Amino acid sequence: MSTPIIQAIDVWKEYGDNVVLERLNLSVEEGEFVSIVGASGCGKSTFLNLLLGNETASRGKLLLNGEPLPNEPGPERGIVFQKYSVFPHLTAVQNVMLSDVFAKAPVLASLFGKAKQQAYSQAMAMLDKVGLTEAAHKYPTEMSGGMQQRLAIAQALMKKPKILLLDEPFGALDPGIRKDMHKLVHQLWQEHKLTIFMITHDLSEGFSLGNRLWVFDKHRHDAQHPERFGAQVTFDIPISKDSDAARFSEEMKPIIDKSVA
Ligand SMILES: Nc1ncnc2c1ncn2[C@@H]1O[C@H](COP(=O)(O)OP(=O)(O)OP(=O)(O)O)[C@@H](O)[C@H]1O
Repeated sequence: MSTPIIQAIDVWKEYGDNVVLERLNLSVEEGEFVSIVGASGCGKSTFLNLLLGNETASRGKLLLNGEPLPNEPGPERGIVFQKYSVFPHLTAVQNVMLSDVFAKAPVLASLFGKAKQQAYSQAMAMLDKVGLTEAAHKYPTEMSGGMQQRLAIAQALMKKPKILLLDEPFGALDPGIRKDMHKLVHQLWQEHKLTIFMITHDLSEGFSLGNRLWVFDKHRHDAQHPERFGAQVTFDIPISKDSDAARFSEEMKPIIDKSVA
């Protein structure tokens, strides 16, 4: 069997007395798409931050391709947040080029001549992939929410990550635009053979996009001291291509709602 791209072995995350995550034991293969749901404040973003390397586990081991996950963000892991992932003072193409600039010239943070031309061409190609060719020279404030999220995705993909972390990427978008974004993410997932972890509050979105759905919840509750116990993955649901996402999410909803309420 191949080495999992991500493995958590007895991982805990605590902030002082606040136990956020406890005893996470998880294994994810390359190319999987994991949707993550759970109540507000239960530690979903904290988990993505551990994967990104922005936070470190208090205990346990987090492995990337079988090796300890580096304690800092790296090019193999890209992230898209719900909002504000892009720089407002740069145009779309400049935003996308910036990823390349930092990857290739971290000290100078600028490129010259041929390298700059190459970064520009690659940025334009990436914008084309996410459907933003026409908006390449617009500033984020001149773009809709959906366009800004396309831009954030293009920016994250520019470093050619193996793992894409999506923290409620479509939460602020209208339903019609969300549908378009679902198509885009599904297509990019397949095309770039990405491993995706996506936090969502929309169960049917989680079911229809992921090939696996995790529910984060606490196994143990202490009403007097809610910070005493952390969340774990209480449901790990495989979703096959033939699953009827709508029916599945309808059937699972009452069970999962209890956890995420
Ligand atoms: N840097 C930090 N320092 C101290 N506590 C933190 C820090 N980051 C997160 N927490 C705490 O960890 C807990 C989990 O927060 P987190 O943002 O991971 O939850 P979440 O499930 O993503 O919530 P939401 O769905 O509302 O975004 C919260 O109690 C939060 O206050």
